[in-house]
Amino acid sequence: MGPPGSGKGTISKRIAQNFGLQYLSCAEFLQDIGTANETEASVLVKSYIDKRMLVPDHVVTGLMLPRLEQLSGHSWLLEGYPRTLGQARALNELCQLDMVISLNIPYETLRERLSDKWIHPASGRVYNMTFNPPRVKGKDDITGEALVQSEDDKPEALMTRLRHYKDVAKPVLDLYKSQGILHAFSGTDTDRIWPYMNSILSAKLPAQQSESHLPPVA
Ligand SMILES: Nc1ncnc2c1ncn2[C@@H]1O[C@H](COP(=O)(O)OP(=O)(O)OP(=O)(O)O)[C@@H](O)[C@H]1O
Ligand SMILES: O=c1ccn([C@@H]2O[C@H](COP(=O)(O)OP(=O)(O)O)[C@@H](O)[C@H]2O)c(=O)[nH]1
Repeated sequence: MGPPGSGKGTISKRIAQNFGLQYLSCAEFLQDIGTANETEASVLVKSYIDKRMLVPDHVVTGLMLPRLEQLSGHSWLLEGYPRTLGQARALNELCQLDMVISLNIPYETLRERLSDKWIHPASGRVYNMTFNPPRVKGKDDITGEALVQSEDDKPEALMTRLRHYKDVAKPVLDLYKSQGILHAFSGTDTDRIWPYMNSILSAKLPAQQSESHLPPVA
């Protein structure tokens, strides 16, 4: 969990790769559904994504939980789900989480980062012009296609998104704190947070490293 721009995608991919976890990003999963063949679910999901609103709990949960059930027998890392208390309660019914990671990143860092963030819309690959720049300025490393900046990442929109994140995430974080599984990490960048996270995860996940040969999910 973490506010927009806190590095959830960046650190999740690193964790999944280092510990051989199956990685599932809720936003990417919903994006794929929204752009798949037209079904009732795909139209509904797309309508919320286009409005930049959270897909209702019962819809997203109805899609995510069956997907997770397909992964039973593997260790996984979820990014961007659960985001609401309703989603967290539904996930609790399916399984007991081992660990929840929360990223606390200063506002000024988020603002600077997002104003420098570029994405490749077709794949969701994310770049930052100083932290992880593309090989060729303005072009995706894999396809060579143009990168774009999101209106959502401008400072005014960011304040609104941050406020929304805090309101919605607080009861979820409180729930996981009360279960004793919440680990919060503070810092200004992924590379500085990583050594602490790595040592905590290494103590908890040694047996799961053997799954690293599995193909990625998303
Ligand atoms: N757990 C979720 N529950 C409901 N909708 C979700 C969830 N995760 C993603 N979505 C949908 O996918 C869209 C994109 O999600 P994503 O996390 O990339 O962007 P975002 O909501 O702007 O988040 P952030 O502000 O953290 O970057 C959201 O606007 C929402 O419509
Ligand atoms: O230590 C970091 C971590 C991330 N980023 C950049 O910050 C932006 C947001 O990262 P990400 O998409 O991982 O964050 P999320 O929105 O998923 O939390 C991206 O441009 C990253 O390249 C950065 O500059 N420094």
